[in-house]
Amino acid sequence: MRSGLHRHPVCDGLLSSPWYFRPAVALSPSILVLLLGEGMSVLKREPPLLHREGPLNDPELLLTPPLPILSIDKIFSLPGHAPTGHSSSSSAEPTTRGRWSFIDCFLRLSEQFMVVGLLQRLSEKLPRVVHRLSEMMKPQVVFVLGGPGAGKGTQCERIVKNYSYTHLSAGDLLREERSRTGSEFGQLIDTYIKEGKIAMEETMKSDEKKFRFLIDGFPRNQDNLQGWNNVMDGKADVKFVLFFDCSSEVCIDRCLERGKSSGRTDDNRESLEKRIQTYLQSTRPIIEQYEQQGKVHKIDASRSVDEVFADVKNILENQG
Ligand SMILES: Nc1ncnc2c1ncn2[C@H]1C[C@H](O)[C@@H](COP(=O)(O)OP(=O)(O)O)O1
Repeated sequence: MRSGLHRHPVCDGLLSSPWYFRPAVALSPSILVLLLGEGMSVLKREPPLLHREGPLNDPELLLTPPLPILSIDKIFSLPGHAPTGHSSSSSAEPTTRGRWSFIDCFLRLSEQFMVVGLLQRLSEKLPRVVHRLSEMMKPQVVFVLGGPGAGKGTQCERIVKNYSYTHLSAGDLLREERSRTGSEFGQLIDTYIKEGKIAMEETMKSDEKKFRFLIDGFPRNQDNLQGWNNVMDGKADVKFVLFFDCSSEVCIDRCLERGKSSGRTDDNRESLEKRIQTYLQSTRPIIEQYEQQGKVHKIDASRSVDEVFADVKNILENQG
């Protein structure tokens, strides 16, 4: 397996490229050697950058929160979004030698070697730095919740334009699956969407291995939350929840307006009333649970898109 990776042109390029090992990427040699399966023996070697003087090259400093979260996108230059709601960068062929190629290479490697698991195992035996490394490599998740029409999608679109997040919209993923020819879940999803109920959390599993995610419209009920906890416990960190709060009337008005052009079968008054009920009964308690953990940032979503986004920006910039 290892020799196969060494033959990968992008990895070869990176390993021999002084460009890559320059400034703000002092951690990359360690990460790469770990990824390349050289494990503990290589850790004993001294990657030269880690031993140069200056704050950027101090591994302790680099690994100290909140820097890891900020530095992940600098180190890996993660793509800001996946065009259709699915993360696609890991499947794209690397085309250039450079940051995108490295992402590709890295994501492939991370999937192949289950990096977080490897680092976690190593961290049981190795010092604090490795433990922090494993923490740093976990996907960072921001849940985006609020009533239908609160503006979740609109704000997520802005976030991915301005920050390095992959946007996964539970609703979009479900709608996509529903319209896929031959989907065995199509009918079920259709009924769930029209009735304002929520489809199963299993639909989210396939996108679990990336770094910074905005997960929009999930978890919407206790089953979703439990499913998330079962599947993702220890594998991802929920950093916080962005809660777009506005009245049911505002939500309904916006969705009816959206329905004039969206073609969404659920943007009609009857569906909306059910969805609002489901939201109040099932999703609000989830938000409250996160509130008790001090993880909720509540935003008054009844204001203009710009005003709401100004709050979002503040939160993201203060939280990394
Ligand atoms: N702050 C805001 N003020 C006015 N209209 C808004 C708004 N945010 C979003 N909209 C519009 C855009 C859409 O047509 C509709 C629903 O927005 P959305 O982002 O699709 O909501 P959600 O994803 O929460 O269902 O309302």
